[in-house]
Amino acid sequence: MQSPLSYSLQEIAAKENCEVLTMLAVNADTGLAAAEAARRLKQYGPNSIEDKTRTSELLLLLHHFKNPLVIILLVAAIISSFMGEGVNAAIISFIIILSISMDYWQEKGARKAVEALKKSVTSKALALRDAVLLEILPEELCPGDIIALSAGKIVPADARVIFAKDLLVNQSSLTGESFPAEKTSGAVQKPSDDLTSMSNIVFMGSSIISGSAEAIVINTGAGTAFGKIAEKLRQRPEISDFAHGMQKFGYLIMRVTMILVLFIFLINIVLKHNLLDAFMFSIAIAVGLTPELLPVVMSVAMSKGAMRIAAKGVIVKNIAAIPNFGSMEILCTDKTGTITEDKIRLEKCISMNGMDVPDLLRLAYLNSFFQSGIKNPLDNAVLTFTIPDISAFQKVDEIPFDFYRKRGSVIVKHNDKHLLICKGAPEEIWKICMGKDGLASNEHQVYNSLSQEGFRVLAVATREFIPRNGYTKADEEQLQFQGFITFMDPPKEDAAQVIQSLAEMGVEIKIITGDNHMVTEKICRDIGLPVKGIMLGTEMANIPDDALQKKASATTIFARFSPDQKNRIIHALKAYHRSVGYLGDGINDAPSLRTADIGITVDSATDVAKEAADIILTQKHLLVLKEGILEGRKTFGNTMKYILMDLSSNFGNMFSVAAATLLLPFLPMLPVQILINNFLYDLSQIALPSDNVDSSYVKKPHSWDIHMIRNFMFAYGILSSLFDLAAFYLLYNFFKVSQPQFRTGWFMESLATQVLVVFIIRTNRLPFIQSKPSALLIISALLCLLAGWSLPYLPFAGVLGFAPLQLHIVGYLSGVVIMYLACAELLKRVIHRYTIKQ
Ligand SMILES: Nc1ncnc2c1ncn2[C@@H]1O[C@H](COP(=O)(O)OP(=O)(O)OP(=O)(O)O)[C@@H](O)[C@H]1O
Ligand SMILES: [Mg+2]
Repeated sequence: MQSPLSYSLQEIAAKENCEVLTMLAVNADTGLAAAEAARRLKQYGPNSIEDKTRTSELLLLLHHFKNPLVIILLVAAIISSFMGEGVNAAIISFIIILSISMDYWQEKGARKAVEALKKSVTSKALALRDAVLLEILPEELCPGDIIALSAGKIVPADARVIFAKDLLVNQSSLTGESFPAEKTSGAVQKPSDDLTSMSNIVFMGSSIISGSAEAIVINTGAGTAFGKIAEKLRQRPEISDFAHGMQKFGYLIMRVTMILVLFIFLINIVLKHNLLDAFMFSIAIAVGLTPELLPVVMSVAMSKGAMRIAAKGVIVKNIAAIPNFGSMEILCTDKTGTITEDKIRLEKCISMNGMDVPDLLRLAYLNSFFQSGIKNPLDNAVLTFTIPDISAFQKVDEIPFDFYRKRGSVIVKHNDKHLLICKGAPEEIWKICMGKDGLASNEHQVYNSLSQEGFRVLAVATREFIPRNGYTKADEEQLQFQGFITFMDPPKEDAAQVIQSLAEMGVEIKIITGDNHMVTEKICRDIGLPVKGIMLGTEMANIPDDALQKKASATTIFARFSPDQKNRIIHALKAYHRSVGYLGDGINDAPSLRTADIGITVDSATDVAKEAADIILTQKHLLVLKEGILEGRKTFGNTMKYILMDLSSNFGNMFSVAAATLLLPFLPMLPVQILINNFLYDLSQIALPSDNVDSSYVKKPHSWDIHMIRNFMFAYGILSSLFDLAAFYLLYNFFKVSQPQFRTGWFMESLATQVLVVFIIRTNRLPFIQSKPSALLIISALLCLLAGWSLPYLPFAGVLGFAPLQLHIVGYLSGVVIMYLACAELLKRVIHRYTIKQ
């Protein structure tokens, strides 16, 4: 049980604050004592929703048996042992055990590393313990803890609000309703069991949009509403370019395998009339065709990449996103804190209404000081500029800032009057000022010229009220315009350099900001970002999706964009471009971070942004982005090598098998030999994830090209088949060797061609020697080759159906291998000329 209370949330919502406090035996001023918290934590368990399948190592191991391939192999082993084929059964079992333990061990290493990385960036919760507000890990919360919530935070557990100030919460992860819900303290009259009706309960996983609150934890971990439906909520993320490519590749393999295997199976039955042989042989071929190591190669490649970039200050939360990082063609970013320094300076105050400058400053100060939402860099700049005397003002109410109105108001009491002070984007302030139609153009001019000089400008306006209770957005009208406050927000030192290097790497930058286009243009000039086009948020309303897709591609600056509009642009860009990245740090960036193929944020970002992002930059310099992209490209490159290798080698061999079944009166290789061959080949490729990648390859983004893969498959498949046929001819017609010797010969030839061609395929350089493979790859390939070639000469070779070949025959076979490699190199030139140059 995760809660000490036997009441449902619905019942708790109906109770008074003090009742809830008593029930949970906690004092609102001091919180729980540390010892009591520790006791409760032990009793109710950690506040986390574990993925149950992840907990048991045994289950994880068993998970590998779910692979259809392993099942086929198991069936084959069982059938073999029933039919008295003990050796076959033993070898198949050995291969199963070896490959499963290899997968498991490799994956475990990768998983551990990634989990450790993730831990380093989890957001903290604020809990009151022994009268001190402490930052603790969300897992350490227990029922009865008093927690503090503020804008940008994620609610860490189901909690009852006991104090709230203009609290707006986004609980769409639970209710699907993206419109913010207001939460208040105090008992709710007759709440229903619908989550939305419990307006004094905040739920785990929702995010705070504005305001602040104190709440008392009721349920933790699996006992929370989120925990109960966590399985359902584990939404399938949008399919990324890479995942999509993998899927298509999977189908391609499946189709070809099915056709070939069926063909070979039928031919064998018809021609050789032995069902068991035909069955075993077809299975071996299916195994040979399946890129069974692909998942391991990928996860190892990705986790290795993640570790390497972590050392450079880039934490990868979602490692499946690494290849997307590499194939990113477009990087959209917001402006403040990412392109510019996050330390904004207030420069000057310009009064437009005859008000004294110090008074205007005081108004801005009061607004920033009393607003309870997240203090953004603009507010911090106001608060640190001067500290005016505000003792004569008391806060009465607040109409919190949001990214749609782009303004926020506080209401203060002064000299027995209420004064509403509104501060925000000048365009939005003018909309609610008196005489907005006949607006003095002087103000516009001042605003425009300040913006063009690169100043960020906020406007301040006020209105007096006769004291009363409660103010709403509707009161933001008929305001008196007072003046501007302007800020300097210089670009980051390395921004220009980063833009330059990203451009060289083929990544285009677009800026999507809530700020105006004039300031943004100035920044672009400063950092040397060429501006193709400008689009304003107001143009978004009537534009259909397809027109937007074109327009978005041709635009560099998107100015005055609301969070939804930002998100829509990312969707639009995704339609035209393979991989779209988004870099941002605010509450308003969270939806776009989620939508993008790769969401990137910075360490100082709000929790919501961090939660939504795939990648977190822990250092201030943007240059680390470059490293991340390079790693992504390396991962992509090495995965692609494996795929091309697998296709060219395996398919080649399988075409040959198909031909051999038709031409030869006996099986060209025994099922066991095929399995050993395939196993040794796989083993030789295990070092691929850490292989070097050519510097010319990482210069531009790459992405899946299923046509290229298919062409490659046929070209190399046919080429290697031709050489297999040459080997067949030598062995069968020329040297007229025995059946076991024939199989031995083909085993040796095919293993060598498969294993060695990696050195040619792994690089686009001509000739291949120009590119240096990693030492590990050289060693593993040569060792596997050595193992395979010595196998027929070992004492137990006969058991596996091998018979040693005379040396001169081995010499001829080596000649075939060398000729094949030479032709593979030539073929690469041809492919290179026709496809790459286009
Ligand atoms: N604290 C504030 N008080 C009043 N107005 C604000 C405040 N913060 C932002 N605004 C207004 O809202 C607009 C949008 O906010 P903000 O600039 O943070 O959005 P953004 O999309 O995150 O842009 P950026 O790219 O600059 O980060 C700002 O240009 C400004 O006019
Ligand atoms: Mg921002």
